[in-house]
Parts: sequence; structure tokens; C-alpha cells
Amino acid sequence: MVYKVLISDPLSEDGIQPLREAENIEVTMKTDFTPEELALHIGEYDALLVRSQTKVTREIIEQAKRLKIIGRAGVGVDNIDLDAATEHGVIVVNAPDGNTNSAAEHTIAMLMSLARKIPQAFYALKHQKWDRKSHVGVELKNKTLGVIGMGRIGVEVAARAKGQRMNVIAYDPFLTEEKADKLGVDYGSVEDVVQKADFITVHTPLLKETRHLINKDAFEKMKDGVQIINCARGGIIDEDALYEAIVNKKVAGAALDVFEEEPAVNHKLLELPEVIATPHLGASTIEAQENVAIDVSHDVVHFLTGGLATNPVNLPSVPSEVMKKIEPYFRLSEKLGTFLTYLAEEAIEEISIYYAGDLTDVQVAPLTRNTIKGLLKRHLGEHVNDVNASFLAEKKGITINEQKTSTSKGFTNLLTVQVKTSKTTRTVAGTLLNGLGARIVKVDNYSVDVIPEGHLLFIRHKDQPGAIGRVGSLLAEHDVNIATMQVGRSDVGGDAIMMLTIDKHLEKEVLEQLINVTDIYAVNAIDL
Ligand SMILES: NC(=O)C1=CN([C@@H]2O[C@H](COP(=O)(O)OP(=O)(O)OC[C@H]3O[C@@H](n4cnc5c(N)ncnc54)[C@H](O)[C@@H]3O)[C@@H](O)[C@H]2O)C=CC1
Ligand SMILES: O=C(O)C(=O)COP(=O)(O)O
Repeated sequence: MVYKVLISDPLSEDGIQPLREAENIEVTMKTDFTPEELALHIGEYDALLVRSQTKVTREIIEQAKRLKIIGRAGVGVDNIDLDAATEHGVIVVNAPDGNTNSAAEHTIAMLMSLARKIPQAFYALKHQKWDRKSHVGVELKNKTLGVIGMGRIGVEVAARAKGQRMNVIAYDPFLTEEKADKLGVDYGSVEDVVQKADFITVHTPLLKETRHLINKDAFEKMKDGVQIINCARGGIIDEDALYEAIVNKKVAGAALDVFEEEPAVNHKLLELPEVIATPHLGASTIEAQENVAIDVSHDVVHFLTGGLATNPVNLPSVPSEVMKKIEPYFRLSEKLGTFLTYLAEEAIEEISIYYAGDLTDVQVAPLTRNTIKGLLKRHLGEHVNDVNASFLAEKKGITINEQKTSTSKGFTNLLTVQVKTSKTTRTVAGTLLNGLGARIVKVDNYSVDVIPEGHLLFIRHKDQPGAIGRVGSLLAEHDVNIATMQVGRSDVGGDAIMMLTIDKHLEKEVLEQLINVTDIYAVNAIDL
């Protein structure tokens, strides 16, 4: 199998070496596709790598029949329709750390350029004007920098601003007073930051909650002569409100690296002499580009070759030490889910997954997703995966319960899956036996011991002499060899079960004949 990877924005050639060197991966770099051309060609690719330029819309994702992974060589994923990706089972990964330093340095460069009007002075000089009086700046020392968003970049900007002898006041929903103390910054609300700062810089993602976070109201509360920096995302600051605030002399200057719509040429803000700008260059350094391309290429290679992504955006990331503990259960959890699809004869309304023993100490969400994947895949097809399993279950109106319990029934680990339909509740439980691998240990109320692989027959019957023999004979007549067989019963002469492993898939006509054998109530032929 050769995986085809499309790179649709310029990425560092050194950074994509992991992709170029990987076996079975063919890389195409094509950075001039129009949206229509991308929609036309995306169906050929297994992976798509982008920066902020390519808009990965729902329309594109709907055409991407082979696509498994979208790699964002950078932080912001607002150019990717994450819901559409999730619905289509496409994992999105980013490279959150590689450009932090460059973005922070660019912010400081903008702050200093703004304070000293360097771009305006240079522009005048380029136009033969030796103009010193229009370009009088302000010092940063002892001024207050307001930082909104103290994530990776915000924290780095704050540290550098302190190096300029500035006071820093910061707001972030995850910033505590204690943490602010440790970072040597003042802790405040958005209001405090807005009211007290001489310079305000934003470093949040663009979300519903942060869209126009800095708006007309906010500008009104600011100090006269405040200066604004946005090296995060266009849209965090309301551009119309900023324009008004500059024209009304409330805001003395603004430095913008990002815009609500990009590319932003002929933007009205660019006509104002108080505004300096760069065309989204925060991450545009040799180092950052190499870092993010390496990180995202590694994730794409790992993922395409069956490994796990380090920086998933539309799946909760799982620390590697946790992953090591739960990975052995992946196969078992999926098989238990698949097993139950054969037992549930009506539509599944509720799935409950119980984790016991060693499994109570770990993060089990990936196992839950895997179980649901097993439950849905048989009927919905191969496109069901970890990314879209929960979404698809919810869309089908299936309630999902996940619970850790102390009842491990003597097993060191026990994974029990139960499904409810309008008529019945069916249960299967499995365990990982030390050194022996996975076993199904319970079906409904019956204890069994069977490897969850291959072809199984689960038969419910009346506990009567001859029932087992009749099943054996019928299978022999059809050349079906029995590899293992277990029986169990509730009480003598009552309900009983047989669990067989057979050497081949049971044909439909044999199954129908088996169901008609005397004393047999139900037969499930299960292919795992
Ligand atoms: N101009 C450029 O080229 C670059 C821009 N960026 C952008 O910079 C921004 C920050 O990136 P990182 O620091 O890496 O992200 P991050 O995820 O480490 O930090 C974002 C912070 O914003 C905080 N936040 C969320 N909602 C908030 C709110 N309503 N008020 C205050 N804080 C809020 C979060 O709690 C988080 O701590 C992102 O928008 C990213 O896309 C990143 C790299 C380069
Ligand atoms: O990483 C980010 O969020 C950025 O904004 C960088 O964008 P870029 O990769 O330079 O198009």
C-alpha cells in the first residue's frame, strides 16, 4: 500500500524529510491549487498537510474519500472544518510547540516597532523624507503590557516584556493568582487588563468566545493613547471598532500580523498611519518552519503506518505512558464490541462499558471509542474509526455509558460491555490473561473461556441429552471442523449454551439448519 500525501501550503523542505524518507509514502507538494482544484484532486490523497492558507472546508472534506489525516504545520486550526473532519473520521493533528518562540519574538518586534514608529519612519525615509518630528515614540520601560491569553506564546511574550522593564498584567481563564506570581506578572480580569494597560497584546485562539473579545466596549474602557498588538488571529479584535478607536484618537497605534480575512490587501486599517502590519509572519522563520514541519510529518508518518498521533486536535490526546498501559486492550475492546453486534438482534439503544481491576487506574476513553468502533463497523463499514465512532453512535441516538467498577470477579482486569435494545440486554466480558493474551470470559450469564478471534458459534439450547451431538453431526455433514467447544448451563434440564470455535465461516444455509435442530433456541455465527 502506498500512501499519498498532498502538501498544499509551502512547508520547509528540511522539515518534511521524515515524509520523504518514509517507505510507502509518496509526497506531492502543490501550493497553487484553487479551492475548486483542491476539491477536484483531494480524493486521490490519504493525507493533507497545510499551514493557515489552505481552507479545508466541509466541501473539500466531503470530496476526500481516501483522506485519513490532516496535518496542520502550526498551531491555529481555524482554517480546518474540524466538525466535518470528525464526522468523516479524519484525524486532524497540529504542531503546537514548534513556532511558539518565533511568534513571541515577532510580537516583541511588533511591540517595539509600534512604540518607536520604525516602519512609518522607514517608509518616509524610503520616500526621501527625513522626518524626525512625526516619528517621536514612547518608551516601554515602566509601561504596562496587558496580555490576554497566557498560553504558550502569551507566557513567552510576558517574559520578554519584563526584560524590557515593562509591568505585565495578564488574563487567561486558566491563569491563577499563584501561577501569575510565579511568572512575575499581575493577575487580572479582562476588564482589569483592558483598563490598566498601555499596550495590549492578544494571544488566544479564535473561538466563539474570543471572537471580537476586543470590541467597541473594550476600547471605551481603555486608557487614552493605548496601543494594540494582534499576532494571534484576526477576528479576536473587532476591526471596525479598532478603526473607529484609532480615528477617534482613543488608540494611538496598532500592530497587526493577522486579519479577519486573509490575504488582507486594500484593508481600510492599512490606510491609517497609526497602523503597522505584517502579512501573517509570526511563524515565518527558518527555525519555526523546520520545527513544525518535522513535528507534523512525524505524526503523519506514524499515523499512516498504524501508530498513534502525538498531537491530535479532534481526539483527546493521551499521554504516552497511559497509552502504553491501555494499548494491549485495544484489540480486545474492539472485538467485544463486534461480538455484541451478533447478539443484539434489534437496534442498539444504549451501550455500557464497565472497567474493572487494573483498568480502573487508567484513562479509558480510547478503549471506549474502540469498543464503539467495534460495535458500529460491522454495519456501517470500514470508514468507522476512533475519530468518528462516538459521533456516529450519538447520531444514531445511542446512549454511551462508561463506568469504572470494583467488581472484577477475580480477574486482574475485566472489560464488560453491555448493549440494550428495545427487547433485550446482552453482555460480553473479556480479560487479558498474563502471558496468554485476550479471552472472552463471559457471555450473558455464562462463564466461558474463548480467544476472541476467528469464527465462533454461540448456541443457546435446552440442556437435553443429544443436543450437543446433533450440533456436532450437522457441522460434520457440512465439513465444518470444530476446533474448541465449551458448554454451560443454568440448571439441569434448563437453559444452556455452547461456545464453539470453528475453522471456517459458517454458511447461511448451515446456520439456518442449525437453528432448526431440536432443542436449539438460537445460534449466532460470529466472525471476529
Ligand atoms: N501569527 C502567527 O503566525 C501565529 C499565530 N499563532 C496564534 O497565536 C495564538 C496563541 O497560540 P498558542 O499560545 O500557541 O496557543 P495556546 O493554546 O498555548 O494558548 C492560548 C491561550 O488562550 C487562552 N484563552 C482561551 N480563551 C480565552 C479568553 N477568552 N480570554 C483569555 N484567554 C483565553 C487559553 O486558555 C490558552 O492558555 C493562536 O491563535 C495561534 O493560532 C500561533 C503561532 C503563529
Ligand atoms: O501556527 C499558527 O497558528 C499560525 O498562525 C502560523 O500560520 P502559518 O503556518 O505561518 O500560516
